[in-house]
Amino acid sequence: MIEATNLHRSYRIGPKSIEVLHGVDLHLKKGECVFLCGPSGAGKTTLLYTLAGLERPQQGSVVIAGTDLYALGGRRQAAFRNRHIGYIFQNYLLLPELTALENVMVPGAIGRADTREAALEALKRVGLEQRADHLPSELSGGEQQRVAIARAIVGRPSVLFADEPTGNLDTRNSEEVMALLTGLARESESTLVVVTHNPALSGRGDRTLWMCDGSIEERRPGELVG
Ligand SMILES: Nc1ncnc2c1ncn2[C@@H]1O[C@H](COP(=O)(O)OP(=O)(O)OP(=O)(O)O)[C@@H](O)[C@H]1O
Repeated sequence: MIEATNLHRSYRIGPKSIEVLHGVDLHLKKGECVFLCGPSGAGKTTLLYTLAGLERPQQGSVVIAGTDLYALGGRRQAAFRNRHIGYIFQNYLLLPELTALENVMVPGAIGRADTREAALEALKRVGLEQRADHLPSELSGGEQQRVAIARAIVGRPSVLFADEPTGNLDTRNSEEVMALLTGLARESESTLVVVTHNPALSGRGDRTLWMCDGSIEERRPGELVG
Protein backbone atom coordinates (compact mmCIF):
# COMPACT_ATOMS: atom_id res chain seq x y z
CA MET A 1 0.00 0.00 0.00
CA ILE A 2 2.91 2.35 0.80
CA GLU A 3 6.22 1.85 -1.00
CA ALA A 4 8.77 4.47 0.04
CA THR A 5 12.22 4.09 -1.47
CA ASN A 6 15.50 5.80 -0.67
CA LEU A 7 14.01 8.98 0.84
CA HIS A 8 16.44 11.79 1.42
CA ARG A 9 15.55 15.15 2.95
CA SER A 10 17.84 17.82 4.32
CA TYR A 11 17.26 21.38 5.47
CA ARG A 12 19.61 24.28 5.03
CA ILE A 13 19.84 26.78 7.85
CA GLY A 14 22.30 29.52 6.92
CA PRO A 15 25.55 27.86 5.89
CA LYS A 16 24.66 24.58 7.62
CA SER A 17 22.78 21.67 6.11
CA ILE A 18 21.01 19.17 8.38
CA GLU A 19 20.32 15.80 6.81
CA VAL A 20 17.03 14.60 8.34
CA LEU A 21 16.21 11.53 6.21
CA HIS A 22 19.16 9.36 5.15
CA GLY A 23 17.82 7.09 2.44
CA VAL A 24 14.75 5.72 4.25
CA ASP A 25 12.99 2.65 2.76
CA LEU A 26 9.58 1.64 4.03
CA HIS A 27 7.12 -0.91 2.70
CA LEU A 28 3.70 -1.23 4.32
CA LYS A 29 0.93 -3.62 3.40
CA LYS A 30 -2.76 -2.80 3.15
CA GLY A 31 -4.34 -2.66 6.60
CA GLU A 32 -1.05 -2.75 8.47
CA CYS A 33 -0.81 -0.70 11.68
CA VAL A 34 2.67 0.66 12.33
CA PHE A 35 4.03 2.69 15.23
CA LEU A 36 6.98 4.98 14.60
CA CYS A 37 8.92 5.81 17.76
CA GLY A 38 12.16 7.65 18.39
CA PRO A 39 13.77 10.59 20.15
CA SER A 40 12.84 14.21 19.57
CA GLY A 41 14.41 15.57 16.41
CA ALA A 42 14.94 12.10 14.89
CA GLY A 43 12.95 13.05 11.78
CA LYS A 44 9.60 11.35 12.49
CA THR A 45 7.40 14.29 11.47
CA THR A 46 9.54 14.92 8.40
CA LEU A 47 9.13 11.27 7.38
CA LEU A 48 5.36 11.38 7.93
CA TYR A 49 5.04 14.61 5.90
CA THR A 50 7.12 13.05 3.13
CA LEU A 51 5.04 9.86 3.07
CA ALA A 52 1.81 11.89 3.01
CA GLY A 53 2.83 14.09 0.08
CA LEU A 54 3.23 17.21 2.21
CA GLU A 55 7.04 17.50 1.95
CA ARG A 56 8.82 16.64 -1.29
CA PRO A 57 11.97 14.57 -0.72
CA GLN A 58 15.14 15.69 -2.48
CA GLN A 59 15.64 12.10 -3.58
CA GLY A 60 13.52 8.94 -3.56
CA SER A 61 9.90 8.11 -4.24
CA VAL A 62 6.64 7.42 -2.43
CA VAL A 63 4.11 5.15 -4.11
CA ILE A 64 0.69 4.87 -2.47
CA ALA A 65 -1.93 2.48 -3.81
CA GLY A 66 0.15 2.18 -7.01
CA THR A 67 0.46 5.96 -7.59
CA ASP A 68 3.79 7.77 -7.47
CA LEU A 69 2.84 10.75 -5.28
CA TYR A 70 5.58 13.14 -6.32
CA ALA A 71 5.13 12.40 -10.03
CA LEU A 72 1.70 14.07 -9.79
CA GLY A 73 1.29 17.81 -10.40
CA GLY A 74 0.03 20.09 -7.61
CA ARG A 75 -3.73 19.86 -8.20
CA ARG A 76 -3.74 16.17 -9.08
CA GLN A 77 -1.59 15.43 -6.06
CA ALA A 78 -3.96 17.40 -3.80
CA ALA A 79 -6.95 15.50 -5.25
CA PHE A 80 -5.14 12.18 -4.71
CA ARG A 81 -4.29 13.11 -1.11
CA ASN A 82 -7.89 14.14 -0.45
CA ARG A 83 -9.15 10.82 -1.74
CA HIS A 84 -6.60 8.39 -0.32
CA ILE A 85 -4.84 9.97 2.66
CA GLY A 86 -6.06 11.06 6.09
CA TYR A 87 -3.69 13.08 8.29
CA ILE A 88 -3.97 13.79 11.99
CA PHE A 89 -1.64 16.65 12.83
CA GLN A 90 0.23 17.36 16.06
CA ASN A 91 -1.94 19.75 18.14
CA TYR A 92 -5.20 18.85 16.29
CA LEU A 93 -5.10 21.91 13.95
CA LEU A 94 -8.86 22.51 14.13
CA LEU A 95 -10.20 25.79 12.79
CA PRO A 96 -11.29 27.68 15.94
CA GLU A 97 -14.20 29.58 14.38
CA LEU A 98 -15.85 26.45 12.96
CA THR A 99 -17.98 23.95 14.88
CA ALA A 100 -16.94 20.31 15.26
CA LEU A 101 -19.23 19.35 12.36
CA GLU A 102 -17.93 22.13 10.11
CA ASN A 103 -14.32 21.16 10.88
CA VAL A 104 -15.07 17.58 9.80
CA MET A 105 -16.75 18.90 6.63
CA VAL A 106 -13.63 20.85 5.57
CA PRO A 107 -11.89 18.12 3.50
CA GLY A 108 -15.02 17.50 1.42
CA ALA A 109 -16.10 21.13 1.23
CA ILE A 110 -15.56 21.27 -2.51
CA GLY A 111 -19.22 21.00 -3.42
CA ARG A 112 -20.22 17.46 -2.48
CA ALA A 113 -23.86 17.29 -1.48
CA ASP A 114 -23.26 14.36 0.86
CA THR A 115 -20.50 16.12 2.82
CA ARG A 116 -22.71 16.95 5.81
CA GLU A 117 -24.04 13.40 6.15
CA ALA A 118 -20.52 11.96 5.81
CA ALA A 119 -19.23 14.38 8.47
CA LEU A 120 -22.06 13.50 10.87
CA GLU A 121 -21.36 9.81 10.31
CA ALA A 122 -17.64 10.35 11.02
CA LEU A 123 -18.48 12.24 14.24
CA LYS A 124 -20.71 9.34 15.21
CA ARG A 125 -17.89 6.86 14.60
CA VAL A 126 -15.72 8.76 17.10
CA GLY A 127 -18.63 9.04 19.57
CA LEU A 128 -19.11 12.80 19.27
CA GLU A 129 -22.41 13.27 17.45
CA GLN A 130 -23.73 15.09 20.55
CA ARG A 131 -20.95 17.68 20.21
CA ALA A 132 -21.46 18.47 16.51
CA ASP A 133 -22.38 22.13 17.13
CA HIS A 134 -19.64 22.87 19.66
CA LEU A 135 -16.66 25.07 18.84
CA PRO A 136 -13.20 23.57 19.52
CA SER A 137 -12.85 25.91 22.54
CA GLU A 138 -15.95 24.25 24.02
CA LEU A 139 -14.41 20.76 23.77
CA SER A 140 -11.89 18.92 25.95
CA GLY A 141 -8.45 18.00 24.54
CA GLY A 142 -9.51 14.38 24.02
CA GLU A 143 -12.71 15.51 22.25
CA GLN A 144 -10.77 17.90 20.00
CA GLN A 145 -8.45 15.06 19.06
CA ARG A 146 -11.46 12.88 18.24
CA VAL A 147 -12.81 15.66 15.96
CA ALA A 148 -9.41 15.69 14.24
CA ILE A 149 -9.67 11.91 13.81
CA ALA A 150 -13.19 12.28 12.38
CA ARG A 151 -11.88 14.86 9.90
CA ALA A 152 -9.10 12.46 8.86
CA ILE A 153 -11.44 9.49 8.31
CA VAL A 154 -14.38 11.32 6.73
CA GLY A 155 -13.26 10.49 3.19
CA ARG A 156 -12.64 6.81 4.13
CA PRO A 157 -8.94 7.02 3.18
CA SER A 158 -6.88 3.93 2.44
CA VAL A 159 -3.96 5.39 4.41
CA LEU A 160 -4.02 7.24 7.74
CA PHE A 161 -1.11 9.14 9.26
CA ALA A 162 -1.21 10.35 12.86
CA ASP A 163 1.52 12.56 14.32
CA GLU A 164 1.67 12.28 18.12
CA PRO A 165 -2.12 11.93 18.38
CA THR A 166 -1.92 11.60 22.16
CA GLY A 167 0.89 14.08 22.80
CA ASN A 168 -1.32 16.51 24.73
CA LEU A 169 -3.54 13.98 26.50
CA ASP A 170 -3.42 12.35 29.92
CA THR A 171 -2.91 8.58 30.24
CA ARG A 172 -6.59 7.62 30.23
CA ASN A 173 -7.44 9.81 27.23
CA SER A 174 -4.29 8.65 25.43
CA GLU A 175 -5.32 5.03 25.73
CA GLU A 176 -8.88 5.80 24.63
CA VAL A 177 -7.80 7.83 21.61
CA MET A 178 -5.21 5.22 20.57
CA ALA A 179 -7.78 2.40 20.90
CA LEU A 180 -10.26 4.43 18.85
CA LEU A 181 -7.74 5.22 16.13
CA THR A 182 -6.40 1.67 15.74
CA GLY A 183 -9.95 0.26 15.95
CA LEU A 184 -11.22 2.58 13.19
CA ALA A 185 -8.24 1.76 10.97
CA ARG A 186 -8.76 -1.98 11.41
CA GLU A 187 -12.51 -1.68 10.78
CA SER A 188 -11.96 0.07 7.46
CA GLU A 189 -8.75 -1.86 6.59
CA SER A 190 -6.82 1.40 6.34
CA THR A 191 -3.06 1.31 6.61
CA LEU A 192 -2.13 3.34 9.70
CA VAL A 193 1.18 4.98 10.62
CA VAL A 194 1.30 6.53 14.10
CA VAL A 195 4.16 8.61 15.47
CA THR A 196 4.44 8.44 19.24
CA HIS A 197 6.93 9.30 21.95
CA ASN A 198 5.24 6.78 24.17
CA PRO A 199 6.48 3.24 23.44
CA ALA A 200 3.91 1.86 25.91
CA LEU A 201 1.19 2.65 23.33
CA SER A 202 3.01 0.92 20.48
CA GLY A 203 1.97 -2.60 21.57
CA ARG A 204 -1.34 -2.07 19.73
CA GLY A 205 0.37 -2.13 16.33
CA ASP A 206 1.41 -4.91 13.94
CA ARG A 207 4.89 -3.42 13.60
CA THR A 208 7.08 -1.02 15.55
CA LEU A 209 9.74 1.10 13.88
CA TRP A 210 12.48 2.94 15.71
CA MET A 211 13.78 6.10 14.09
CA CYS A 212 17.09 7.62 15.03
CA ASP A 213 19.33 10.07 13.16
CA GLY A 214 17.24 9.88 10.02
CA SER A 215 17.15 6.08 9.63
CA ILE A 216 14.59 3.49 10.68
CA GLU A 217 14.95 0.02 12.17
CA GLU A 218 12.35 -2.65 12.73
CA ARG A 219 11.62 -3.57 16.37
CA ARG A 220 9.38 -6.24 17.82
CA PRO A 221 6.05 -4.77 19.09
CA GLY A 222 6.46 -4.12 22.81
CA GLU A 223 10.29 -4.30 22.58
CA LEU A 224 10.69 -0.61 23.38
CA VAL A 225 8.57 -0.74 26.53
CA GLY A 226 10.32 -0.69 29.89
N1 LIG B 1 11.33 23.30 7.89
C1 LIG B 1 12.47 23.00 8.55
N2 LIG B 1 13.56 23.79 8.41
C2 LIG B 1 14.73 23.47 9.05
N3 LIG B 1 14.89 22.41 9.84
C3 LIG B 1 13.84 21.59 10.02
C4 LIG B 1 12.57 21.84 9.39
N4 LIG B 1 11.71 20.85 9.74
C5 LIG B 1 12.42 20.04 10.57
N5 LIG B 1 13.69 20.48 10.73
C6 LIG B 1 14.74 19.84 11.53
O1 LIG B 1 14.75 18.46 11.20
C7 LIG B 1 14.98 17.65 12.35
C8 LIG B 1 13.88 16.60 12.47
O2 LIG B 1 12.64 17.25 12.76
P1 LIG B 1 11.30 16.43 12.93
O3 LIG B 1 10.23 17.40 13.32
O4 LIG B 1 11.05 15.61 11.72
O5 LIG B 1 11.68 15.47 14.16
P2 LIG B 1 10.73 14.59 15.10
O6 LIG B 1 11.40 13.28 15.25
O7 LIG B 1 9.34 14.60 14.58
O8 LIG B 1 10.80 15.42 16.45
P3 LIG B 1 9.70 15.55 17.64
O9 LIG B 1 9.54 14.17 18.21
O10 LIG B 1 10.35 16.50 18.60
O11 LIG B 1 8.43 16.11 17.03
C9 LIG B 1 15.05 18.60 13.53
O12 LIG B 1 16.41 18.81 13.87
C10 LIG B 1 14.44 19.88 13.01
O13 LIG B 1 15.01 21.01 13.62
